This record gives sequence, structure tokens and C-alpha cells, in this order.
Amino acid sequence: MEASLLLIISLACLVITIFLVHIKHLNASSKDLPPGPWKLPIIGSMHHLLGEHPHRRLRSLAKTYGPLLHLKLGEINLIVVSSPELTCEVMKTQDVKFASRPELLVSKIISYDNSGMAFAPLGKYWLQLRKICLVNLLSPKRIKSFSSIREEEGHKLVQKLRKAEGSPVNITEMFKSVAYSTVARAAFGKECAHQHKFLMATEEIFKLTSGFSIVDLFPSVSFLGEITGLRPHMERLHRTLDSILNEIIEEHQMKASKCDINGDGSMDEDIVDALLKLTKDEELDVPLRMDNIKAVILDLFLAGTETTSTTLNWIMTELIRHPEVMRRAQLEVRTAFHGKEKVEEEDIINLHYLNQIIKEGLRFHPPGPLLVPRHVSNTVELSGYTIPSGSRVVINAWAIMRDPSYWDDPESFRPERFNDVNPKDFKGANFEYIPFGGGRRICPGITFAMSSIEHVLALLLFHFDWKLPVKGMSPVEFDVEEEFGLSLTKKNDLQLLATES
Ligand code: HEM
Repeated sequence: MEASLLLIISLACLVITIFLVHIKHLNASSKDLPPGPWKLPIIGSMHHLLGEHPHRRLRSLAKTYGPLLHLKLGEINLIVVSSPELTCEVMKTQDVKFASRPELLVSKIISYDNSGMAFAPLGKYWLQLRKICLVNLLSPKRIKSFSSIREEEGHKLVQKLRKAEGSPVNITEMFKSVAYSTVARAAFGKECAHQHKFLMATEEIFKLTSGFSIVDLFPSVSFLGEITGLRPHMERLHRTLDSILNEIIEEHQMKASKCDINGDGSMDEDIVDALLKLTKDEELDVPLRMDNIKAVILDLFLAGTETTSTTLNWIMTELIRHPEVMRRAQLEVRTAFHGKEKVEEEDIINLHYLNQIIKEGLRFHPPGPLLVPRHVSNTVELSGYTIPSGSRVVINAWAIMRDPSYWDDPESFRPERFNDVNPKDFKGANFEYIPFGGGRRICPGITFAMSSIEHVLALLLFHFDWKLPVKGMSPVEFDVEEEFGLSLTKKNDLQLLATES
């Protein structure tokens, strides 16, 4: 009896010793890696992310360990960048070394083996897509040609709000619908018959693309996808989207063949038409297959709709919370369009205060708080530390854009801060203001996004006065709870009362 007790105690001591030695070994400061919190076997530093959304936890950790942080998340080395100087190093000085993307399970399944632009690895194929996107799909000329779409969708939104006058409206749903319809009509030439299904699927995908999903932290444990149900779920979403895309492409092929038959070159070209034409282009470095075309279309939806509607939603929330900003913006818009029949896009450019509001909205609530993760293919030096090949790199844009060393009173919504003689711009030159990212992976949809956001907000401010539906509720009490995914959305839908001005 005593002997077996002794044996148990000895075994327990042995296990504890091995465990402690293992932890010590795991945590033995590697001189080369950036600093980071202590690790446990298998999960590494995952427990340090509990309790808050990742962008907030990572900011707290950066306060302790510095602006270049290393976390071991399962099998992944995660490098977190939280200062403009290091962001400049990643996005400018050493841009090419940090410009690839990690392979996430969701983008592999949904995006036809990572063949969309957002998750394609750096290389010839991505470069070709990027050129196609900038020259053919999202060129300033093409975006201008979508102005009638923006106007019609804006008009529909105003009509819906007029109809609902007197009752609370779910403005979040309306923003999703207008963002979706605008991209759908630009891409497909008309609204998609399966709008609801498509929107639901894209929202789900955004939640799965955070990069913090268990399947992306243990990529070598392939059965995790099955036992968590994530893989079958992603495959179902893929099948739904694939069948919708097939239908749309068939329609476009039929339309194109009819135009050919009639010898009618005057057909209005949408983004799908432009992409289909490219499948016949023999000059391309890498030929485009039908799956690639579907991946690109999907990317434009995924990247363009949720981000735009999220921005609109947060800005409207802040306008409600700051009635003095709302009043000043309404005055600006109403003065600019006084006596005019409609809100014209050319005049929106002169709405300087509205532009400052949008910039402040993107600073205060960036739809991509950690941007889109980068991947390091070869070991690289950063600020005297070694970033091992295979590391995942995220830039905590949310933390940088609220850093008091670069922003005065950063926790307040103050559009006037962009009223400087040399205001910070988001086109990739100011690394303390990066809502659209930077470097060669910078968002190619900035002009598309800005023209939609400006137009919708100008209409809402011009035509309506806005109130909270609950009497007696103070605007500052209004909730700003967040939900984290690839985009940072408002958790609860925004319900408001609109009265015609
Ligand atoms: C307010 C709206 C938007 C925001 C805040 C936003 C933000 C971003 C960010 C942060 C990135 C990653 C940049 C990086 O890695 O440095 C990105 C990439 C991308 N965005 Fe946007 N975006 C918006 C709207 C749009 C729109 C409207 C489109 C197209 C219709 C679009 C298409 C893309 C694409 C294709 C990429 C991937 C680029 C690449 O990896 O080469 N985005 N966006």
C-alpha cells in the first residue's frame, strides 16, 4: 500500500517536473524572437487572448511587451505590429517580404483554393489580378460609370425611409442592402435574384475569416475541421455561393453570345463581362480559368459590401451619439444642395465636413481592426528581431489609430481633427492612419468605397432628421458594442426614427 502510494507520488512528481521543464523550455526567451507573454504546451499563448476582442487584447499586450509582439498561437507564430514606425517598415521599407497572405481554411475552400485577390499568395498570379483590378475592374473611369447605380440605389433607400416615416427603421439592414445592391449591380449589371442567400453567406464567411479560428491555428491537425464542424459548414457555404455564381456567369455568357450574334458591340459592360472577356485573352501571363473568375467576383463582394455597410453603420451611430456633429453636417449638406433637385456626385466632393466625418469614422471604428493578415515566406529581420518563415503578421491598425502618441484625445469622436492644413490621408503615406492598409496590398477599392459612403450619408443628412426610437435615452448611452470577425461590426443593429426634413 505504502509502496504504491510512494510510486504514485514519484510518478506525479516526475510528470510535474517534465511539465515545468517543458514550460521553462517553451518560455526560455529566444533572443531572436520579438518579446511576448508566457506560453503553455500545445496552446502556446492562446489563453492570453481570452476575455476581450483580439484587437483590444493585443493592444493591452503591446503596452506590456512593446510594439513588436510575438505570440505562439497553437502552431502559429503570430507577430503583432502596433506602431506606425514598424508599420512603415512592414508596408514600405520591406514591403515585398511581408506582402503575402496566410492560407486560411476558409479562403482555401470558399475562394477556389485562394485564387481571389485578397488571399492569393504574393506572386505572378496575384500581380496579374491586381493589375486587372486596377485597370479594368475598379479604375476611376469605371467607378465613375457606376454613378447612376449609386444614384438609383440611394433613391431607393430614401423612398424606403419615407415609407417608414414615424416608425423605427433597422438602418443596419438598409445599409447592408444598399452596399450589397451597389456592388451587385456594378458586378452583375443587375441585382442578384438570390440577394438574401448571398448576403447571409458572405456575413458568415467574414466571421470565419478572422484568422483566429481553431482550424487556422492548428493547420496540420486536419481532422479539427471535421470535428468542429467548421469544414462541412464552409463547404456548404461554398456550394451555395458557387451555384449562384454559376447561374450569373451562364446568364452573362448567353448575353455576350447574343450580342455577338447581333454584331452589337454596344452592350453595357459590367465587371463580370470584363472578367469573362479576359478568359479569352491569350496575352495574359497566367491564363484565367472560370474558378479564378468566380473567386475574383466573390472577393469584390466579400471585401466591398461588409466593409462599406459597417463603416456607414458606425458613422451613423457616432452621429446619433454626437448631435452637434450631426447638426453641423446637416447644415453643410443642406446648404450645398439648397434649391437643387437631387444630390449630385460632383457636388459631394465639396462637402469637407462630411469628408472629415468619414475619415474620423474610419479611424475610430476601422472595419478591419487588424487589417488582413500577412504571411512571411522567408525568415526576415524586423527591428533587430528575427521573424521566422511561416509567421503570420497582423498590424493592429485599431490600436495605432487610437495611440495617444500620434492622436490628440484619441478616444473621442472628433471629425475636426482632419481639418488640418495637412490632414492625414488614408492612401498609404501616413502609417498612423491606415484604415485601408498600405503598401502593395493596399485596398484597391478605396474610391469605390468612398463614393458609396459619401453618397449614402449625404442623402440621409439632406433628406432626414434622425432620432433614437427610445424616448429619454441619452445619445451617449447609446450602445457601441462590437462583434469581431475579419471586420469589426456593431453587435446590435441600429434602429432609428427618420423624419423628413
Ligand atoms: C470602407 C470600406 C473598405 C475598407 C475599410 C477596406 C479595407 C481594406 C483593407 C484594410 C485591406 C487589406 C490591406 C492590406 O493588407 O494592407 C483591403 C483589401 C482589399 N480590399 Fe478593401 N476595404 C474597403 C472597401 C473595399 C471595396 C469597396 C472593394 C471592392 C469593391 C475592396 C476590395 C479589396 C480587395 C480586393 C482587397 C485585397 C487586396 C490585395 O490583397 O491585394 N475593398 N481592404
